[in-house]
Amino acid sequence: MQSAVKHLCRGSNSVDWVSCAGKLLRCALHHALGALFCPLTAHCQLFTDNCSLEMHLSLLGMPGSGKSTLGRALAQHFNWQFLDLDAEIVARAGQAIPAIFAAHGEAHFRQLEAEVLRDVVARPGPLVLATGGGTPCFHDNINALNASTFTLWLDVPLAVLARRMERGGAARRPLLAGAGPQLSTALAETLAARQQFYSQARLRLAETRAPLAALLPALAHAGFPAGAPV
Ligand SMILES: Nc1ncnc2c1ncn2[C@@H]1O[C@H](COP(=O)(O)OP(=O)(O)OP(=O)(O)O)[C@@H](O)[C@H]1O
Ligand SMILES: O=C(O)C1=C[C@@H](O)[C@@H](O)[C@H](O)C1
Ligand SMILES: [Mg+2]
Repeated sequence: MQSAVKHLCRGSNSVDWVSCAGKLLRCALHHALGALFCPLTAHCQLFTDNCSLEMHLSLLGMPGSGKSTLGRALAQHFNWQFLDLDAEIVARAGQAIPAIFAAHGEAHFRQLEAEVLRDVVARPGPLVLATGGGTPCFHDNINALNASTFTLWLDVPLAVLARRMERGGAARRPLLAGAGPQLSTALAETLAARQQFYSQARLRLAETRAPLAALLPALAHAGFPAGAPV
């Protein structure tokens, strides 16, 4: 319970006491409900000692770093819901991402992204969230993420990202679509600007293709999910 309180109360730079108080209150409610209903249901996991309803996991990283791939695998492992923020934005806007950029520009997209992010992290969980490549870098989103989720940065080498993009990923990414032969330079510049935000994640995974079996102990060692054996 102690580590759950620590997790719930942590923002990236400071303790967010208002959101902490709200979460602790909800946590207490879940525990009370759990005590009442656990003997009657098969869903005791929802009411475990670490208040797992609040423990979202979010994946951060450059385009092509593996957020969706690893996110889906983690969600399957924990038996949690998987959400892709880009997909949520597309559903909200009723438009594909390149169309949103083309019709309204990046500033509008970032506004929408920040709004959808706040909606998503406020949902009951737990869920695994793959963020968009730029999500942590705008509108104080990194603090919103750190306040409500355990943040994991997939820090994949630039050469690997470039290879993955060249295999067809760049065209559907509006910010990289025009880079052409300058793709490596564009990726390097983008990462240089974003590193200060990504590096505020709780855990950094600096491997090209980390198997789940290696990631899970690293997560547990960093205190996620609360109460997991280290
Ligand atoms: N661990 C891995 N090992 C090898 N290839 C991987 C790994 N993770 C992802 N890939 C490959 O890299 C590409 C990008 O992965 P993925 O779509 O998961 O990244 P992403 O961060 O979600 O990208 P996007 O910016 O499109 O949301 C895919 O072709 C995927 O198969
Ligand atoms: O890196 C970025 O800024 C982006 C990445 C994608 O996931 C989308 O969120 C969008 O194309 C912007
Ligand atoms: Mg993805």
